[in-house]
Amino acid sequence: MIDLLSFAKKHFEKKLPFVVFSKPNLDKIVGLFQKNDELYSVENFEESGFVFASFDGNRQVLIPENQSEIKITDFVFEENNSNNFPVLENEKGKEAFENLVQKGIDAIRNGSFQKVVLSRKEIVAIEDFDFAVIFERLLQTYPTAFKYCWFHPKVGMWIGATPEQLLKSDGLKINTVALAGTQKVEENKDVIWGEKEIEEQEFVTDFIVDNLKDIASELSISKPYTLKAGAILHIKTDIEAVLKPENNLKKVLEILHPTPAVCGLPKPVSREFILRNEGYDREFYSGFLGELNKAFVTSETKSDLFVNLRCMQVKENEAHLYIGCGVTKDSVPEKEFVETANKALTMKRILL
Ligand SMILES: C=C(O[C@@H]1C=C(C(=O)O)C=C[C@H]1O)C(=O)O
Repeated sequence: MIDLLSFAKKHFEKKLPFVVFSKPNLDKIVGLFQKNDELYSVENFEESGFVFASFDGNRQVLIPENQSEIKITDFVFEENNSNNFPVLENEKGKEAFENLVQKGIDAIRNGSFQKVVLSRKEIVAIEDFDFAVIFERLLQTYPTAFKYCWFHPKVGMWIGATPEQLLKSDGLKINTVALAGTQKVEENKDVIWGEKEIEEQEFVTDFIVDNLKDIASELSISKPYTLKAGAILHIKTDIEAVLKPENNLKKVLEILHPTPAVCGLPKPVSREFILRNEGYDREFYSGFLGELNKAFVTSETKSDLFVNLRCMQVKENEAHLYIGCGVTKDSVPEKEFVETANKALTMKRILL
């Protein structure tokens, strides 16, 4: 076992907060081990440490740098791991979810909003759960994702491997992405995107660009391209901006979170629809997390934040997997269910 993860296990046994994470395409693991069990919150986004924020914006937990022991280590990526996991069927909650999606489609066709991202939870039984083993599997299985295991005795444990950046910031320069549209990887087949997925992703790009325009002095946008995330593909556009000097990270996060990639368009009505109709609390799923004002490996004052997708909440004998999909006027409820089932595999693969 990697020393840093053995250390994390001891810290966990003492019921003290910690996070271990590994950034996309880097063979390093960073750990922040908080020295007390205080529940700290972000006040103004000028703090440094690791932030873990809920979807509804009500909880923004901070593991502060100045209250934590920081450990960084290298790990070796083993080339020979295969990506050929069986696709599991899971019919649980199918009907309820399809009804929810239909309700979303109806609201869109009635003109209430243009897009809404709806989600559900799958509960998987786990025995003899060892987060360190699971985290090592994440490292080996999802090199291009942001992998993490986060624990606070007053909140619980979350583990994930997200493909989606929320924001990178370095002074006034920021980078973000518009990510949406989903299909399964199929070997030896050209990737073709349908109208629904193209439109759904354009909504996200347009929202980000329109909203950043007012606060940015420079803005550049890439062409949309296909991104591979484990066994699924998404459409992605890279967006880079230089903020006007009077702006700050808090302002940008208020604008961006939650993006239409996890909420909808327009934001307030779709958010309201989610909170009213999903019938459960998303908690930290589709919130955001990551390095706040500190790049721990290089010691620079930068932030590197991700959207909390492809994640699970670890309970006593259960893992709660959270998965969602973008709904537009052209959605088909059954297909959307299949999309969430495919996304659930990101976590199931490393559990089974
Ligand atoms: C909502 C999720 O993913 C988001 C929704 C996507 C879609 O609707 O195609 C694609 C990527 C993510 O932005 C999730 O993984 O739970």
